[in-house]
Amino acid sequence: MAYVVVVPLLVVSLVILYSRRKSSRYPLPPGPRKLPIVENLFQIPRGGFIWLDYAEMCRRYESDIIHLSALGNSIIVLNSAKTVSDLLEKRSSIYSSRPPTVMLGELMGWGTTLIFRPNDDSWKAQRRIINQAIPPTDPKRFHSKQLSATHDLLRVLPHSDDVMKSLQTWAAAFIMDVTYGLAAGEAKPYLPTAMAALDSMSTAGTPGAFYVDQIPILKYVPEWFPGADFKRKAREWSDLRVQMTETAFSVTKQRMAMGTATPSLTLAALEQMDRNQDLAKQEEVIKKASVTAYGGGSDTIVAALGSFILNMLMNPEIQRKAHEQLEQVLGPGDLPSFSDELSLPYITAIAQEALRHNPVTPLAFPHALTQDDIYEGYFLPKGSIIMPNVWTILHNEEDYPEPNLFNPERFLGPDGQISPKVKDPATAAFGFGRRACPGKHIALASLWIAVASILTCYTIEPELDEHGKPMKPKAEWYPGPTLFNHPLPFKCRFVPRSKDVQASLGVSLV
Ligand code: HEM
Repeated sequence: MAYVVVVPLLVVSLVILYSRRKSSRYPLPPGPRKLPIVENLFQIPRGGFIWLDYAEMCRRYESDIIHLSALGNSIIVLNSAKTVSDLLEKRSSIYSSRPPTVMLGELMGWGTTLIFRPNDDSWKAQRRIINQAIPPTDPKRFHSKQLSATHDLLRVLPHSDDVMKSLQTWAAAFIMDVTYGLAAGEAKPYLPTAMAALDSMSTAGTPGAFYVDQIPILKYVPEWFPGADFKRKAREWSDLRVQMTETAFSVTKQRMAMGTATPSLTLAALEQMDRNQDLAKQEEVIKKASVTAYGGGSDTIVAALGSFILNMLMNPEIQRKAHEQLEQVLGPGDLPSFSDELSLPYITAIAQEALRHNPVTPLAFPHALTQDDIYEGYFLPKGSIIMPNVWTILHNEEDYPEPNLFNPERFLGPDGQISPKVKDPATAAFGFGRRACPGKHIALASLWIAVASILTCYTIEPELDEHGKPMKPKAEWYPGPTLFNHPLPFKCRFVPRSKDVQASLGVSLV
């Protein structure tokens, strides 16, 4: 029944969009041949590891910049550090917007929040709040929260039979603390809603998940109409967003009034409000910035840590070398702290390799171009969706020989220290230009302390079968379609390395 409506609407939309296409005396970048009306509709990768499909297309057309178009959308893929630097960084003023999304942005209401917002005054105001509340110049602001959250994680892991699930619950609580100052126990009542809201966000943000993103006119179809189930979902998911945005924020605000709030992004932002300006308006901006920080921080850290644990499971020799360095630096029973970082370059190299080998956001997050541009003789139309291929940048053989190998040593010089000659993967893993991740320093510190602490306490070993024999571990990744790259659920054992460490954590780990 729904097809009776969808198909004619699709045809009408296609004809209108095709007839409105702009032309220029410069050619578009190379790419798959465009068919009349539908253009590249059937060549745009929609499932699986789409970053690999785009990389393959770039190889086929022998270009680091390619163009596809369909349904009125112009997509430009940037497949090298050079094109990304030339456009997203050097011409950041016109490459820093976001493409509109109907399901997520309009119907579910996420479009007003920082990460989805176009490059406008509201985005600038929210971004300013984040930059002031979690400034990279003050990396120690959250160290004590990061340390105590990591110790919580160490207690949870050996009892977990689903590592990814445990990481997800833990990260949700940890980011709740950083964002709103609610410690793990206090955050519990708010977590189910927050996690459900994030789930709905990632479902709706999956490319191609909802027809309404391709045929925006469908947004006017009433909820009761056959096939318009997406409208009911959008309403329910919007309710989750509102609850997630309002509840934790109001607790922080109340605690601030009572003088009991602990440091957090939201508290810092509330304290920095200009008392001579409209307070309600400023609070609205803070709410949106905070909820984005919460959303931007939790699933990404889960994916990075999941990738680290899985790669350790696959590479016992790397664990052995890490253990060796940890034993040289830490005394018996000591847990690592941030001040140990310079003495533990092998641990830093493992954290860097986890970010490089399986980047969390292999296509970063789509940018949008706000005016027509010319680059290397190609016409890049205003409104194009720009996809930087982080995966290819971090798997470039010149920068990272044998890129598919998980090899932390690539980052070390002959003296065993981090080599300044090897490109730090964080230059690509956290996005680009004005939209680059404002939580990068928090993410890097959280990842480092977790990697160091997990390897101090445990050897990560394969699950045992019913005969007590280790099972061969498998590294499998969520096949998408998705913008987030994370391992599929897997099992492993966290075998405690010493009783001294158990005593330091004050618990029995087995
Ligand atoms: C391993 C962890 C993380 C990774 C890999 C990551 C990666 C990214 C990427 C690729 C973007 C988009 C950049 C672009 O458009 O070019 C982004 C944006 C963002 N991230 Fe992160 N992130 C991580 C952790 C965090 C944390 C811990 C926070 C907050 C505490 C955070 C807050 C944000 C926000 C607010 C944005 C939106 C920025 C904007 O649109 O202007 N992220 N992140």
